[in-house]
Amino acid sequence: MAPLGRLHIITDSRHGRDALGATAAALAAGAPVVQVRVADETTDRLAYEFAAQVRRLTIEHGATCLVNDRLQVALAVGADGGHVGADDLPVAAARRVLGPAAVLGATCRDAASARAAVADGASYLGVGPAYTTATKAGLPAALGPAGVGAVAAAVPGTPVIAIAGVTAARVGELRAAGAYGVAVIGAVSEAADPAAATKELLAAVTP
Ligand SMILES: Cc1ncc(COP(=O)(O)OP(=O)(O)O)c(N)n1
Ligand SMILES: Cc1nc(C(=O)O)sc1CCOP(=O)(O)O
Ligand SMILES: [Mg+2]
Repeated sequence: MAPLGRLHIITDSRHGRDALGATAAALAAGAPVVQVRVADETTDRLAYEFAAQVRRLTIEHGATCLVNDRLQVALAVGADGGHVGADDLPVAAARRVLGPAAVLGATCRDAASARAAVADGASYLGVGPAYTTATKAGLPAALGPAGVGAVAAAVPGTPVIAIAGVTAARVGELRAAGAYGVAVIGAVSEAADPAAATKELLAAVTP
């Protein structure tokens, strides 16, 4: 399997956002990974149609396509894998659904859950909230770079993708703490120029 990309662009599911436009701009700027994430209330039909469009774009650009939560949509559009968290299928079940070759991410907020997720078949971990964010409600207190690093140290060899409130200026301290890469929504979706924002993030996350 090719190494996981270090910059994950997550589609912005908030009302009024041009999720496909921002994703297309990010891919054109070199984003290596896109995670399709739609609102909980979105129907499977609409999620499938959106994911299929993103999948086509990722193929055009040679990027990895992951689907958040809805593994049936991941399979249906031929995505490279999926991402699950506490409200989704357990990691071991997700691995059985996606198969041994798929990329499978799991959200972890502490060392114990990180070790368990890796033992159950996760190929990378999404670790956060690294910082506070206005993009998603109901999150626990921010871990900070040190907290992200503590989780990464518990799972040597498994890529840790830091998430929440990540900006290009914050990538350096996250990488120094042990994060392999970062995932962003607002840093690209809310940027005046999503392509330029992607290039800045890419430069920051590239070793
Ligand atoms: C890279 C990455 N990390 C964490 C998450 C959050 O997933 P989850 O906890 O399942 O929450 P929702 O995204 O489903 O609201 C993620 N999507 N990606
Ligand atoms: C989808 C998601 N999951 C998080 C977690 O900590 O589990 S934070 C988050 C949203 C991240 O958006 P932004 O880059 O705009 O802060
Ligand atoms: Mg989820």
